[in-house]
Amino acid sequence: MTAILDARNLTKVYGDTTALGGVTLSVEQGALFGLLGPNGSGKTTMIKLLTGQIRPSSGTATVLGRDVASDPVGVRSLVGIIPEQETPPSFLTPEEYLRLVGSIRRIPDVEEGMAWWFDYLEFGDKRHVLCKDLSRGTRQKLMFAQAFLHRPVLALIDEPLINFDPIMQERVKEFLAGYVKEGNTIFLSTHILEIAEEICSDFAVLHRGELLSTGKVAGVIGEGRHLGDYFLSLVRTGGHA
Ligand SMILES: Nc1ncnc2c1ncn2[C@@H]1O[C@H](COP(=O)(O)OP(=O)(O)OP(=O)(O)O)[C@@H](O)[C@H]1O
Repeated sequence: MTAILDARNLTKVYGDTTALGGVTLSVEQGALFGLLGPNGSGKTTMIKLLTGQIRPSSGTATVLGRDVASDPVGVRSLVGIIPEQETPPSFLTPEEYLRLVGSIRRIPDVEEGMAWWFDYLEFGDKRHVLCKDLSRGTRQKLMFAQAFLHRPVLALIDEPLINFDPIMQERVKEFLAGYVKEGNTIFLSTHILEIAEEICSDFAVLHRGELLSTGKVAGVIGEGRHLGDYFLSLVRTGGHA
């Protein structure tokens, strides 16, 4: 299998806080990779480093064969990103925002893609409403649409399901599962371990900036355990589940 994402000793230090302390991991093409960890364990920092939003203190990250620190723009032009707690521009409508994304990313069939997302996530009735007047869930739907409009081979998503109701969670899970079946790769961070167990093929557990464990979700289930129980015992024992 081909590694589509590769982090080597990735480290980020803020003053006297080590947000990420030398993480090495690799993600294969076609994986639905779940990055798990308690609050403040370094998940968002990891996603920011992998998408060139911040520079590492040391270590390297290669995404789709490109070194992220030396070519962040190249990496961002290829991948789809949904940052944590991000909202679309308040002064644009969903339609205007998606057209803007379409023109920046030079997407030929943007109208078609846009119509698909309005229909799939059921927010076409809000297409002309300014984003500042949208509910949190609808803004998250729009962030989903912008991330996948160019059909990226790799998408990095920070907490994808937190603002969605159960119906939309099902729909998004179905989309993500189908998307990786087509050979694409998803890297997501989440606190919702039941959903990670349901949809992820691979996982990594971060704790206080350190990688405690990485492996196949099927391996944990095959031992008769739930990912949530495994996660809790790992974090409580500092890595000895
Ligand atoms: N810009 C920053 N300046 C200083 N410290 C930071 C900064 N960004 C993150 N940190 C610190 O780095 C650590 C990891 O934060 P990060 O946001 O990556 O965690 P997380 O796992 O995503 O947490 P959560 O699940 O709560 O969103 C925390 O201690 C956080 O306070």
